[in-house]
Amino acid sequence: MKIREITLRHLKMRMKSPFSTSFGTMQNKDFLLLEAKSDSGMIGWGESVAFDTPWYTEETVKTNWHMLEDFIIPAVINKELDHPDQVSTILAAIRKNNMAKSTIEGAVWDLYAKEKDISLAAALGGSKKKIEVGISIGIQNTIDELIRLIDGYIEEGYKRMKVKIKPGWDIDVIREIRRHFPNVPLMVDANSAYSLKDIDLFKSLDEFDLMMIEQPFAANDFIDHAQLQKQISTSICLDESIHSYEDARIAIELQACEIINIKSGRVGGLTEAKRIHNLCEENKIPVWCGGMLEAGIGRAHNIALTSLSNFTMPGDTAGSSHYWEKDIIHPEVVVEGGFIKVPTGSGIGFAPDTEAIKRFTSKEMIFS
Ligand SMILES: O=C(O)CCC(=O)C1=CC=C[C@@H](O)[C@@H]1C(=O)O
Ligand SMILES: [Mg+2]
Repeated sequence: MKIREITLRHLKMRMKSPFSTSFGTMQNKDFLLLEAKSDSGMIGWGESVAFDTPWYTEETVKTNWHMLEDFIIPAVINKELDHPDQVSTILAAIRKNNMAKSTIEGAVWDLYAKEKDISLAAALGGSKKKIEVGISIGIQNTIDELIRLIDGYIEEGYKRMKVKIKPGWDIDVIREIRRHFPNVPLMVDANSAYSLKDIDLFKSLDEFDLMMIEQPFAANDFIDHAQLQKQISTSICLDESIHSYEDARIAIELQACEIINIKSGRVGGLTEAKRIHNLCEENKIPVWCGGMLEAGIGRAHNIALTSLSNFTMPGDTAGSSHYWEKDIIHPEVVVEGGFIKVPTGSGIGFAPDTEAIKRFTSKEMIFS
């Protein structure tokens, strides 16, 4: 298979509600979509998860466009590809820029599955028919608002609540949530807002029976995460720290975490995501699929990835209508009783809504 033509688009969408973390608030969602056409005329889709500001990792929409236009697309287009695993080998000469690499790799995986007329989940080796989903809730103005939201999400059937924390919005919030919902599966995500100086706070979180604490410290603080994990009973989950199989191996060896959040964009694509999944499975580290407030194409890739066996904890892939008035795929992603059905159609199993894509596109470039 060869990719003959690529269309790169910059889309601008707006989320229904703002999403706040320890880094700040976002509601406008700018992102890139990549459409790859093979020599047989099949089309595969990829979505970049880079945001327009570099607060989650150093990548942005603009750096992704630059990397794709100037280095990544020229390296992959018109190359003979037998398997999507070859993309990461071809791109190994380009350092980092994982989200940009993942954008094209995701499209090649979709194309590969479509050429074989199997689902992307099957192409990846996934066997689950449905996946369990949780919800990620940003920092709110008041605890009452947060309690009301959680109440609604429990009603909708979401399988676990993930609450963002930051200094000043942590222990009191968790205590109040537990007072209202003593048994709800609950976890927190700090997005690196703390350091080992805050160890007492994390010790006191042990009493709230949290499923895990996600990314308490800075991305490169493997040693401090290991120190913390030794001193608390709640599992640490790493997100921003894991950019590769190597990072996962180091984290496991140092016992810096007991759970890993896998995002294919953060690790450079589905091939690397699968390698990390397998490594974690061998080491009895459960994984779950994180979210990057994706539109439909990225969401579809997440669903396929989550169909692999060691994704044993609910992920962040909520339904389309949680984020968007109108998503860019049909059918939209629907959550029923806390589950999403893994599509069985070929490739990602969702069709792009070309009208919607056109409406949200602000820039487009064709490569051949
Ligand atoms: O609903 C989703 O897509 C998950 C949202 C979410 O928790 C996150 C999105 C983007 C960056 C982070 O703040 C974050 C995370 O850290 O997991
Ligand atoms: Mg996170």
